[in-house]
Amino acid sequence: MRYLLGLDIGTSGTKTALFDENGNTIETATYGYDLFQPQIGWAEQNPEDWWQACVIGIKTVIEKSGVQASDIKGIGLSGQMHGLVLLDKNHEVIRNSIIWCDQRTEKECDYITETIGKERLIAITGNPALTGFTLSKLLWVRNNEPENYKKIYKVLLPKDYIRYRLTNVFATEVSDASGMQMLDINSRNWSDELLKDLGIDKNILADVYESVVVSGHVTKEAAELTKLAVDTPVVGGAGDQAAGAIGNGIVNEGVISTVIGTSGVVFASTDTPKFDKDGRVHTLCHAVPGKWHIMGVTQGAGLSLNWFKRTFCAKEVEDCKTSDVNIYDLLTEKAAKSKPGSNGVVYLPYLMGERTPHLDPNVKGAFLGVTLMNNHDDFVRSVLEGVSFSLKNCLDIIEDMKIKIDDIRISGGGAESEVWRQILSDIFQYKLTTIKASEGPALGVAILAGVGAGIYESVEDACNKIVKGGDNVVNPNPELKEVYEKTYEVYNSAYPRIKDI
Ligand SMILES: Nc1ncnc2c1ncn2[C@@H]1O[C@H](COP(=O)(O)OP(=O)(O)O)[C@@H](O)[C@H]1O
Ligand SMILES: O=C(CO)[C@@H](O)[C@H](O)COP(=O)(O)O
Repeated sequence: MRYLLGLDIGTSGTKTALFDENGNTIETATYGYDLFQPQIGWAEQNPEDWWQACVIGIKTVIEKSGVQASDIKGIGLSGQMHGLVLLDKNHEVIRNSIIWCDQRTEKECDYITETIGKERLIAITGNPALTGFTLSKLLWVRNNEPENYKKIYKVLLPKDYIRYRLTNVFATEVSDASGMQMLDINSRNWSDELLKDLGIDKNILADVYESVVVSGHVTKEAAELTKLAVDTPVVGGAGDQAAGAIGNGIVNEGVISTVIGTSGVVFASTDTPKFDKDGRVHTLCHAVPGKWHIMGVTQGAGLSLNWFKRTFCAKEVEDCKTSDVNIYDLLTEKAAKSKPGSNGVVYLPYLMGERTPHLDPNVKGAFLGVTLMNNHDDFVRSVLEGVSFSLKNCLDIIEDMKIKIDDIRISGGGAESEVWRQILSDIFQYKLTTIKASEGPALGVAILAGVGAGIYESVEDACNKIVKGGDNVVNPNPELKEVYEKTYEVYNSAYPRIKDI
């Protein structure tokens, strides 16, 4: 039997998963790390923490599974997108990584828009200037930390830093690179004209590959640390959203996905690049060669529930420590005790600003409609509903763009909850299905590794063989359509009123 390894360097932790060539999960391991917030709206992580989580994760799955390292025929890397990792000429990390949800770069975004022009920027990169994307973060370092900027030898994305540690190669691939906002998404290569106009030296960027192409091989030093076999091939891989989409079989038009991770996403594969004229959803290269995708992004999806837990649930967290109950299960069961519409409480999930549909890095979160009647259960439920309304904003734009929707697949940590899945289905008024393997992004990049290693003919062929749908189906309750439509109206009317205060 041949095996494939997938790594997903997420925001809350790194998941390492070993699969056999039929897509069965053999072993998984997850190791977490910290997120640093030096100022309001800033978010950073230490790349060394990611690497340590990868080393121990790989070692653990190899040891626990008993699989011979030489039977692992390929490795795929996936990870949180858009993060800025800077290396100096000695290949040392210059500063902590400024990650996807950091919002400090509004000025740099204005500069990018003025210099390139909004329409031209969307035509080249698929997106308007976004605080979340890597380009504005790089320009922030140029403006605010010139001594660090001068030291830059290479700019990498989070998973591509791990590739460097595994293979000694500086490489990236089209799906994640297009989230840096320096790639021409039409030619699937760095945009010379954009780099020239912004005064960025192309040499600091890594070589770009298609996501299925082998970009390097495991070095002796990395093999000793991880117990991998020397020379195991590492393919391009993908940004976590494109990777998760492949793990969920989102490789053709018609089947779309929604993810409740730290961020939230509604994702559709397209055969040609398709744009929203205002750039409210991202247009990026898919990890499937010759395809693109669009996605709407909610900044604070699982992040909201995680924050609520840390901030308002000390007693519940304490109770869970002395029982086997998972804190998120406990909280979502509390939500089930409230009513659809959360007895009037409406939550706006703008803890880190918002991307879709507002593209506003400064807007703040809120609880609205609170009365003496409300209890803790209403607040938890309003968090699940508010995040779901934000995902509906993403879905609405995708529907407006006339993207075909035959099936919606749901994944991510939040999708573990039956209560949250049902709320989302009732708010979307769409049937939602979950896929058998819950290792979405890790499975997605293991599939890419299998294509690179010649085990599968193509990504589509592998998905047909491996990704099994319809494991768990949630049907919308039509009786709740009205109450949720009314609450959604309140939710949508709130942003224009609160954005300036
Ligand atoms: N059982 C659960 N029920 C509801 N929400 C959950 C559950 N488990 C995890 N979550 C949510 O999912 C988030 C983590 O999402 P996940 O997809 O695992 O991570 P990441 O986005 O970092 O890759 C948590 O912050 C939490 O809000
Ligand atoms: O910014 C985006 C996508 O544009 C996020 O999806 C990040 O890629 C982080 O993902 P998670 O840690 O939530 O999986």
